[in-house]
Parts: sequence; structure tokens; C-alpha cells
Amino acid sequence: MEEPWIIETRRLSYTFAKASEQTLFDINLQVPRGSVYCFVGPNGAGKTTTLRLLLGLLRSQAGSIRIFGRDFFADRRKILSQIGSFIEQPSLYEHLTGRQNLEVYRLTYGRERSRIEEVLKITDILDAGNKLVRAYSLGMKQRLSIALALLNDPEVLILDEPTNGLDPQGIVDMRVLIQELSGTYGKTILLSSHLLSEVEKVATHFGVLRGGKLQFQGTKSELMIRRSQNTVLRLETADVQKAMSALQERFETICLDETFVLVKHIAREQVPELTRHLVASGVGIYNIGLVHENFEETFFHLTT
Ligand SMILES: Nc1ncnc2c1ncn2[C@@H]1O[C@H](COP(=O)(O)OP(=O)(O)OP(=O)(O)O)[C@@H](O)[C@H]1O
Repeated sequence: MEEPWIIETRRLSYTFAKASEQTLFDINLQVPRGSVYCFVGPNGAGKTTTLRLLLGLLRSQAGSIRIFGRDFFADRRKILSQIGSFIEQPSLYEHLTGRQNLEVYRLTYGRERSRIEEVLKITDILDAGNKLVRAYSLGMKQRLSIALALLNDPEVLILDEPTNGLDPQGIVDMRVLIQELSGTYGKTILLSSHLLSEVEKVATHFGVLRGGKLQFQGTKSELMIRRSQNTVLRLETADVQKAMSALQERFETICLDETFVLVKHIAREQVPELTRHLVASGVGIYNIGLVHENFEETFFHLTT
């Protein structure tokens, strides 16, 4: 029987040689075949370290990795030939054209020449194929890196922060490309991001990492359910400090910025009493209301 997970880790842990603390703790990653699995977490959470372990770029120390249902360490070369990736900065030859960059890698894979045109087309940089890479925008470089990753027609793509550094239009374009790679070309995509809002539209599954620990893993709807359980009260006020001290004793509050306060775990029935209390404490209220947390806030809760 085919395993449901195309990538699966069990108790994957890692400590860098010179680090004082462990980086990854017992990560049980389960990436379903055909998914767009977004691995999200703040900077330094351990996303890149995990992806590097999956690609054999770091020597695994503890735990197991299975990819395509096979033990990674027993079958590493074969497994890696079916994974396309870009991790950290794309390594491109700036003095060569896009096509020439692809040609270098095509030869190492032994693929037919027509594959270059195909991947340029898929990533929508066909017109820029004869331009020197040094004249490419960051978005075009990211696309070319994805074109390189696609050369060998891999079943799985692993992309580390593909939206990093892109302008808003570049982020939208990258999303469209990821959706196409998944929908039209059937790739399973594992990508990392430190911004949930940038990837929530493309994700089918999420893994939320914080401090080297997997805090949440599940489908987008499971994350939505978690969201619906987390109704919060959002207060816009003239005096955040005053509001915080009025509420802190009785409610769990978070100061969002200089005008907004979030009150967690609050029932609708408690709102009138809370409002009276604020008014009695002399807090100026601009706006008050119950809201379902958005993804960013859910993420905030899962990672704080
Ligand atoms: N070569 C290294 N030696 C020692 N510590 C390292 C090394 N590389 C990463 N780290 C540490 O491991 C932790 C996880 O880093 P990692 O790059 O995996 O996080 P990340 O979630 O990918 O964050 P970012 O989005 O900033 O890349 C961080 O505390 C980082 O400082």
C-alpha cells in the first residue's frame, strides 16, 4: 500500500556543533502526496535546518526521514534525484543567461534540450531566457531557480522562503506559479515562510514551527477550526497603557501596538461588563468588537 506521506520524519532532532542549544526537537513532519505544505515559523525557528536535513545538506543526528516511502539514508541518491529544491540564496551564474544557466544543469541531469524551453515556459521567463542573469530582478531569479529545480521533472519541490524579498506583485506572481506547479503539474510542494499571510492562500497543509518544535500540523481547515475556537476582542483605544492596566487583572490581554489591544478567551456575555469596566476606568474607546482571529493571529498564538 502506498504510504500517505511523501515526506515523513520521526523524532528528527538536530544540534549544531558549536551551538549552545539544540536547534530541532523531535520533529514529526508528515507531508501528504500532492499537498502544498507550508512550513511556517518566525526567523530562527529551524525551518531551513529541517529542509537542509531533508535534502541531505546536513548530516542527520537523530530521528528518521522517509521520502517516497523509502528510508532516506538507505536510498539517498535515488530519492534526491526526484526532488527539486532551492534553499537559501539561489546559486545562479550571474554572467550567464537564464538559458545558459539551465544548460549547465541540463547536462548534469542528462535531460533533453527541449526541457529547457519547457521549464522556462512553466516559470514564465521564456522571454528573458537570453538575458544575462545579472540583469534579472529578484523575482525573475527566483523563477529561474525554480526552473532549475524543475529541470529533472521531480515529483517533489522543496522551496526555502520563495517569497522572501519579493515586492507585493512578485509575491502574487510566486503564489500563482506555486498553485500552477501543484494544480497543473501535480508537484508536491514543501515550502517555508516566516509570514503566514504570504502563504495561507496557496497552502493545503501547515506545519508551524517555533523554537525548533512543531507546534501545529494539519490541514488548512484544521487551522481554521483552531481559529474559530479563538475568538478575541479587539479594542481600539486612545490609551493602551490605561486599557491594559484596567483589563490585565481579569483578562488575558495582548498589546498589539500603540492603539490596539487584544483580549483573549472572552465570551460574548462578558463584553458588556468589560465595556462598563473600561468606561469606569476612564479609558477612551474608539472601537470595540469580537473578531475571529485571522491566520496571522492564530499563528501568533501558536508561536507565543
Ligand atoms: N551553521 C550554524 N551554526 C550554528 N547555529 C546555526 C547554524 N545555522 C543556523 N543556526 C541556528 O539554528 C537556528 C535555526 O536556524 P534556521 O536557519 O534553521 O531558522 P529558520 O527558521 O530557517 O529562520 P530564518 O527564516 O531566519 O532562516 C537559529 O538559532 C540559527 O541561529
